[in-house]
Amino acid sequence: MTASNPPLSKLCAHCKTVRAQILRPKTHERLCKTCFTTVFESEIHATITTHTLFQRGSRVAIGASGGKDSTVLASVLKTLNTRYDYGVEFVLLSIDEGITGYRDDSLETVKRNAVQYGMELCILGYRELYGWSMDEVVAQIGKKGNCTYCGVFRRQALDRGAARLGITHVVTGHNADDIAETVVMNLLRGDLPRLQRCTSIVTESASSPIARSKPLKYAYEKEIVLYAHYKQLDYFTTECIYSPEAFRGSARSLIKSLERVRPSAILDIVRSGEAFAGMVAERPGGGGGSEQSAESGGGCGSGGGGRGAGGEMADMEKELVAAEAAKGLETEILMPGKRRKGLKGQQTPKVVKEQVMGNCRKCGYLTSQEFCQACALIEGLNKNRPRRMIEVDGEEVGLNGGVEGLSLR
Ligand SMILES: Nc1ncnc2c1ncn2[C@@H]1O[C@H](COP(=O)(O)OP(=O)(O)OP(=O)(O)O)[C@@H](O)[C@H]1O
Repeated sequence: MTASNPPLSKLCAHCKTVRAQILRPKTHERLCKTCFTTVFESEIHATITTHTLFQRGSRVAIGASGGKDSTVLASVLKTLNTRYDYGVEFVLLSIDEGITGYRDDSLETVKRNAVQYGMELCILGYRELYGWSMDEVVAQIGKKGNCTYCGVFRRQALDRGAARLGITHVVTGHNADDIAETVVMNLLRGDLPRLQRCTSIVTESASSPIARSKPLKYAYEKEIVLYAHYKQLDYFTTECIYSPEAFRGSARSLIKSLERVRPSAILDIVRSGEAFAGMVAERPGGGGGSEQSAESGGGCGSGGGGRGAGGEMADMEKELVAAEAAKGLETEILMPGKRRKGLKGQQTPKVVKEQVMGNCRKCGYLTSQEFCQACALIEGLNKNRPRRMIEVDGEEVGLNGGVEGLSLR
């Protein structure tokens, strides 16, 4: 062994020729940068091919927020489309929620990404679609419950944007951590129908002609950040200024604690969610999902509650160094202390009414009600009587206190 010739234990576990530079978050293998990048891309390719996500000749919209997940998704899809000749045309679809100091800045990133990846970009705004920006919604209703408005609006906006582009498939950047959080949240709520839907990689719902899929479903958030760093991708790191999702934040902390003592924990939770889903009986009406589908792409579902606004890489690098020292360390897992008001009684599986789909009398969007959720919310805003309840899956739920995260995944 010489100074330029590292010991075998320090070599990349894959190529076994160059020095390992990272401890891979998902497996704790020691890899060099090149092998990490290759493995990361290959796993996403495997997810795509195993689930036959794309058809040759199709056009697919990428829900592009300018954040790390959707930026990595766009970059990887471009790479894989070229490398494996998927024959797919990818288009960027961005929804401008109208959040000053957040979405206006991130949309500038998406505009640059469109040029960098040579993809068409379509931007659609809440103000144009609904007459209300999120800044205006929050000015009227306050921050509490605003994520539900945003989630309902975004889901519909992505559908409308895709329809405008003549596209029937939207991919989103939801990653394994997002899905694990949702599995845990749905388990804690005892919400089996949502538990069943949240792990599906492709969701097609009776309430929408647009299919959604999540090619990053098995990708760890930490690896997404590493990939973005190594590839020097141009992405936006600020968190939404209106996202106070305390319940999701608690689920995230729990999962991060588990990941610290067992790196496979995130994937284990996703796989367990899939196994549970297989055991849950189909809902009446075919289980096609509701207007407010449990995994719909969008909303501020994964915002807030502990994600770094910038400095993510510095944190990760520290974590990588600390990871070795932390091997075998037991961490106490803290469960949220209080039960949230309004969640009582949701621990047993819900019986859901059968839903008959029709069109919203106001905007024509598919819904099982007279008016779609977006129109019901807008009507309340227009009358200066913001709604406190909304019908989800045939059940009235409150918008304030206790329904956070319901709308988004
Ligand atoms: N404004 C938007 N326009 C288009 N797609 C969006 C928008 N917001 C979210 N999405 C889609 O939904 C996914 C999950 O969104 P979420 O709000 O949970 O953000 P995130 O996990 O921080 O993702 P990202 O890092 O891509 O912002 C995003 O990766 C993206 O594909």
